[in-house]
Amino acid sequence: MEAEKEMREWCVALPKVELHAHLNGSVRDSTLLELAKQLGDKGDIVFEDVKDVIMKNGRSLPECFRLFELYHILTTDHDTVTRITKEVVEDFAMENVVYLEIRTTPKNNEAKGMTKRSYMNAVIKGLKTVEAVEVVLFDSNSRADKTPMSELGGDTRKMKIYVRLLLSIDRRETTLAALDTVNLAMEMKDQGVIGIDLSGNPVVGEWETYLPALEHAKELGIPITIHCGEVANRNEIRAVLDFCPQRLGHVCCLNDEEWKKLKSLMIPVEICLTSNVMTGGAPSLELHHFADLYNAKHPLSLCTDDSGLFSTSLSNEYYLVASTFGLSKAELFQLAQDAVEFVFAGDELKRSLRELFERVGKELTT
Ligand SMILES: CNc1ncnc2c1ncn2[C@@H]1O[C@H](COP(=O)(O)O)[C@@H](O)[C@H]1O
Ligand SMILES: [Zn+2]
Repeated sequence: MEAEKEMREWCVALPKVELHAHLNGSVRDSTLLELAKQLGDKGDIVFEDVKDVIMKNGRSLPECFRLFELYHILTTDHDTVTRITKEVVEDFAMENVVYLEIRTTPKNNEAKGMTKRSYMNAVIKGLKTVEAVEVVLFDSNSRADKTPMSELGGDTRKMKIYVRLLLSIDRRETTLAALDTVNLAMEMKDQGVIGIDLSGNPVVGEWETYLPALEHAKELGIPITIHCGEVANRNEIRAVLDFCPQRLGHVCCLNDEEWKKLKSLMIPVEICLTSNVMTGGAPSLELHHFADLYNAKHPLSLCTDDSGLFSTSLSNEYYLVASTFGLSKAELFQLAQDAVEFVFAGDELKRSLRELFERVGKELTT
């Protein structure tokens, strides 16, 4: 019991890099409940109906996507988008995430006077209103990059988190809407947007619909990450591997041949243990494909996916790796440090992160 507590605390103190976190999947339960209550009071929803859903039980893949529909009803107005962004960044910073790539789907919502651009402006406003920690969003802030990182577990006012944004294409979108998202990412590249993600319900949509947008992003030199193999869609898995994006999420349902191809391509994988076990992408923690990739020294990084939806945290994901696969503190530290090499941010920021890990390494592993 004591050992578990000590290990959990160590995982919180470990500086961490989060590369796969969906904004709306990372919202605090307390905020969702508060928003549901407000909408309930206005008569827009029946609070009692959604309360149990938010407090969660089932989290199968179809249930997750029904829940996202509810989340989007709760969160989609500009002020709420700003609020949840602020809170999500604070939550990651408080558990010593030092570099965070948040991904989110820019949304058009005529009823709220929202365009994809105004949605993203609301997200960026949220990043700027974080007070609890220092958020470093723009490369032009490089002077701030030289300031020392907080001491671990020390004065939270001095904590600092580097945040970058990825724009998600939702699989429900048309080719034109997907292209809009890529063009928006290009327009906003000086405002912290550094990549494109393809996500959404894996049983919806066709690869060919998004391909023109993904190719456009590739031509523009925008890094891409793709949700791959959440379900066993053989043609799509093959097409995604052929496309060879900079990173892949999940890679759950790959057959032997695809597995071999993934390993030969050495595409870094965003591993989401809790998410995969809950949605059935992996049979159990013990049988999760993390072990195979880790033993093969395949590039990978631990991620949360949807920390709110799955009631997890990045520290918890590291703890699960220790408790399930027996990794030592030195091995966990190495895992966290290696993730620096897979960030979409540029070389200067990578150098700052490498320095940071070197600074705290000895203290944490001896
Ligand atoms: C569980 N595994 C998953 N697989 C695929 N897509 C997922 C996902 N979890 C989240 N999303 C994607 O992220 C959106 C919510 O955040 P944003 O509104 O973009 O901030 C979901 O609607 C879905 O498109
Ligand atoms: Zn995801």
